[in-house]
Amino acid sequence: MFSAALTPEAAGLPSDLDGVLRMAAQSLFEHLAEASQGMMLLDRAHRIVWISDGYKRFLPALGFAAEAEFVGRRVEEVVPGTLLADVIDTGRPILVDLLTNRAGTFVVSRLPLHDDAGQVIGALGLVLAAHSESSLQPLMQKFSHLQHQLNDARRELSEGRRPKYTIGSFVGSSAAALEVKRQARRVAPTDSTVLLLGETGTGKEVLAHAIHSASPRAHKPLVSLNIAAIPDTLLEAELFGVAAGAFTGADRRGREGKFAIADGGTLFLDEIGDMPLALQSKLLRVLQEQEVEPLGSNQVRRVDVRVIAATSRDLPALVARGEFRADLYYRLAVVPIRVAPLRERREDFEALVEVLGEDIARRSGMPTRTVSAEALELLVAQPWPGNIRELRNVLEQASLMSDALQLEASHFLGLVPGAARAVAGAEGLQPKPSMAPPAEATPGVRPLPEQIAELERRAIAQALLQTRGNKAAAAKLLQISRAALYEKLALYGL
Ligand SMILES: Nc1ncnc2c1ncn2[C@@H]1O[C@H](COP(=O)(O)OP(=O)(O)OP(=O)(O)O)[C@@H](O)[C@H]1O
Repeated sequence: MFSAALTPEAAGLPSDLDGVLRMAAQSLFEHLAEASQGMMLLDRAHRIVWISDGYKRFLPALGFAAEAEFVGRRVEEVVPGTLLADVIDTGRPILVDLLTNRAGTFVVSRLPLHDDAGQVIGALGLVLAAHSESSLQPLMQKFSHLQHQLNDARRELSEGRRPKYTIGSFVGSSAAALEVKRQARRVAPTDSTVLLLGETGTGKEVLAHAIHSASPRAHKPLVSLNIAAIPDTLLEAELFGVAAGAFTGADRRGREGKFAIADGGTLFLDEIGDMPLALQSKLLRVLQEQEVEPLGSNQVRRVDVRVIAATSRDLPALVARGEFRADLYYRLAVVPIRVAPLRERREDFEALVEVLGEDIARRSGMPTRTVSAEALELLVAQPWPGNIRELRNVLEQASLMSDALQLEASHFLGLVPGAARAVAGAEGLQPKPSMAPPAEATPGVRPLPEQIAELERRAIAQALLQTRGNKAAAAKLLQISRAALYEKLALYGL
């Protein structure tokens, strides 16, 4: 601390070390009291025993007219958000922190005070800078900007985890639709695992939301995970989480898994049939024990999660081929609900077209369109391998391409097969052989990318139809990866 050439006496300091330290401490204390915006001293019982002159100017904003009302009180009662009590209890300093309360935002420092035996006897709280200072403005602006972003992200996340649909949102009055709704209502109040079976786009996710929102867990999160859309190597971490320090890089600090996030609520596992065998046993254990063990951790965490699983694949066939564990299948299929494909629910068409049309108008800001009787007949006759999602997409494309308030069969030219025939039939014309596809789409040459996209869409729809909505098998038929198929399904709204 001192140079060898300069003795303490020569420097004008006391000759004993205790004296030197006491003098240094006193000088430092006075200096801090003066240089900082404010300072306070607390005793071991968290009581404020002294405040600097600078600190007194914060008293009105904290709701105190006089120093005597403030000094002597426990700090946690009079300074909202302070961590000084923690510093006394743990003995650990917090060298720099931001504190926001009704008096403003401050850069603060909190130091524990020890006696000679090392026992904590109190703490020193320093306000290093207040938000009004111009030197702090850039830092404060950044802080408040980040805080806004965090609040927005939190709001979006909690909105995303709220159920979007109720049982009433499942449109349909066909026998199949009514039966599905009856089963959903019956199972909703229980904690039973539900297995939703049905082709792509039939409304399995709508039902999962509806069951959750009619259950006692409705005020807790609904967390969704599409197993098929996540690479196998990441799935375990996604489901069960990662312990802090288990990996380097992005996961260094640990991450909660979907089971932990859904604690108290519902976890919707879409495309469960695509889960790798190795993970199936871990999932079965979690379902049986209601305990999860994050990757890289040897500690288990209890969770209370209701699972709703869905698949477009033939699970019993997968079990028979040894690709899906029989015990997991029986554990999931406690209550199986089969959602019928659109082609088996023709009676629901009119209501669906109406509801989807209104939803498209609301979301796009376009006027609501009606669909003529001929056009409806044309739509009803389609096979709809992509089911309601595909129907919605076709309605949306037809609305985008025309200003007409009533959509006619001609508005679906190029969007569904047979539209040209329907138009010709309505006009009393017999379609010429040359009007067969692809000429039935739109006369004249259309841009190549448009034609390629249409061809691709048709090929995928055909593959889905052939595999009865089984996406893994469709990807195999088309000789593309499952992930590529998912991208294209989203692109074409299939
Ligand atoms: N009965 C219904 N009433 C109204 N809209 C529906 C209904 N069923 C499905 N939809 C709509 O169809 C689209 C597809 O539904 P959803 O995502 O629930 O299907 P899915 O069976 O889960 O499909 P996938 O197996 O591909 O995940 C959504 O836009 C949804 O709003």
